[in-house]
Amino acid sequence: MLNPFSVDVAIDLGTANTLIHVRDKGIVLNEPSIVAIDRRSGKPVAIGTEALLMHERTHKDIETIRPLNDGVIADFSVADALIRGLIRRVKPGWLTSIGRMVICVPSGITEVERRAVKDAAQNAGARQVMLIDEPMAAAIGIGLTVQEPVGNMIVDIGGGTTEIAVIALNGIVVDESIRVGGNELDEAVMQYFKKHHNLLIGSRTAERIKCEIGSAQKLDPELELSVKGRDLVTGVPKTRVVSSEDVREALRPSVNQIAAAVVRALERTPPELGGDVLERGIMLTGGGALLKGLDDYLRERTELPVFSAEDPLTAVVRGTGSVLEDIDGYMPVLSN
Ligand SMILES: Nc1ncnc2c1ncn2[C@@H]1O[C@H](COP(=O)(O)OP(=O)(O)OP(=O)(O)O)[C@@H](O)[C@H]1O
Repeated sequence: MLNPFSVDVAIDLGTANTLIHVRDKGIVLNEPSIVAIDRRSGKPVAIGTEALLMHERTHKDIETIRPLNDGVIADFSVADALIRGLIRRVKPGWLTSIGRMVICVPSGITEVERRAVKDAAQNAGARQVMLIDEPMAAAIGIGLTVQEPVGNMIVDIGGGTTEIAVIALNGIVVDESIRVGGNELDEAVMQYFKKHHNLLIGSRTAERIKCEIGSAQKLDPELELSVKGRDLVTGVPKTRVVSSEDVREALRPSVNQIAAAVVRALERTPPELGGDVLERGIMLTGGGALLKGLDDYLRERTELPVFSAEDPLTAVVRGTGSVLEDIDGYMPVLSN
């Protein structure tokens, strides 16, 4: 019998964002994976959106930390605080405990990195923790039937990593993971401004530029954005107008790395499954799938059909949630 004082949850613990699905309720939380810590006490003072508002605006006593790096836990105690804090928000009452927790992890991580995720989930109170590979969760989230003997290629472009997988018969047949994702694109924009405009901008501004006018292909019409930063020569705040052509040039090396990884994965795909991918196309998920023109660019590079999933930012949690709602049916894609 179901325990009324226990809830089951599915978590997409991402480098950039953490999303939580509660059994029978759906997605109930979507917050940036960031914690603000009081340096004197070492205690968290804000978690998620509230902490992001403080990011790059803190004084010496407060530090904002993103505990995940490249999809894996880099700072265990802060990751612990993040998961506990977010879980507390989705629990209906103080007395409620967490029963099962399905949590997704990048497919290429080490046993130690998997252990860290499990430990953090257990510290947050989960009685049973099950792990699922992120590309598998993304495939389920966009409605692919992963149990069929048919190949599906998923390219999940997150904040820290891009994971490429060919999935068939409930398993990952080919797996290519690179530590290039949205954060690296932001960094490329920051570096570009420093080098070409003598302007120092923060990572949040760089991310806004990428999302608003960043692209992988020519835009019609091209776009412009006015950007505030600190002039490196005079040292005072300045505004500059930047064009989408400039931003595209800044993003090109990282976008090329993503395309090269997709080509490598295709080269490693067994011919029968490659035939399926040729017919069904490549599916893009994760926030990076929203980069303008990325689908067209990858289509040109691979000569295959490429589709951006609908609502790519929630694909992984939707899949992890579907698995939570039917654990017995999805047992083959889970691991302990
Ligand atoms: N419109 C957009 N254009 C380009 N990038 C975008 C857009 N919207 C969001 N992103 C980027 O998507 C990334 C976040 O994606 P997502 O939430 O899928 O990552 P994550 O799951 O947290 O990361 P990971 O899978 O690496 O752990 C961020 O880098 C964000 O800047």
